[in-house]
Amino acid sequence: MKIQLQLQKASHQGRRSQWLKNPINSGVYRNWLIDKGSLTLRLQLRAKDFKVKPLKVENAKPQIDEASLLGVAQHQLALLREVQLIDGATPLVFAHSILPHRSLSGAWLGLRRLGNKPLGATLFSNPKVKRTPLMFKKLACHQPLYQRATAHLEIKPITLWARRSVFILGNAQILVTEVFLPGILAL
Ligand SMILES: C=C(O[C@@H]1C=C(C(=O)O)C=C[C@H]1O)C(=O)O
Repeated sequence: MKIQLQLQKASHQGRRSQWLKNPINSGVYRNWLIDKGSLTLRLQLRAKDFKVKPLKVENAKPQIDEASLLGVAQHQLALLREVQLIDGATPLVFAHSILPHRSLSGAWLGLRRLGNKPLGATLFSNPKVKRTPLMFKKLACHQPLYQRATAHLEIKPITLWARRSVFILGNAQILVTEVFLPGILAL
């Protein structure tokens, strides 16, 4: 019976966390959402005072759908890294990354202690790193990712666009989710 309930919950979670292959009707956010290059680099070229502002770096349990994307057990702790990419005092992007401990070795050992260095610098500097196709989601205010992304915003938009993909290096995988904030539209 317990397994049946877990399967139903996972399926329900799966339905609730519908991520799309295309950011339909994403309007002014579209070009930011679909660009496959390093978001950090793109922002560094446009922002006058680009910084990475760590908000939370701690061991935490991934969401059910995140754990299944990474092929880790849901109850297993992973390193959660949440940052804002900012221009001066303007938040541009909220990034939520799940780094399974087993992935933090070899070339990715340093990801444990990135601090305010951008994750993308490591990911995009290694030609052996692969990236799964981007998936997109329009977040509404009741969704956990919306609430995490807007927790530090004075003015909260009605909806937000997010994207996510898995970066792969050999057997290591990390899930990177980016929520695009209104401040990015000024760039
Ligand atoms: C994946 C990238 O790294 C960016 C920087 C992140 C960080 O420092 O935690 C997280 C996600 C990205 O917005 C990128 O630059 O494309």
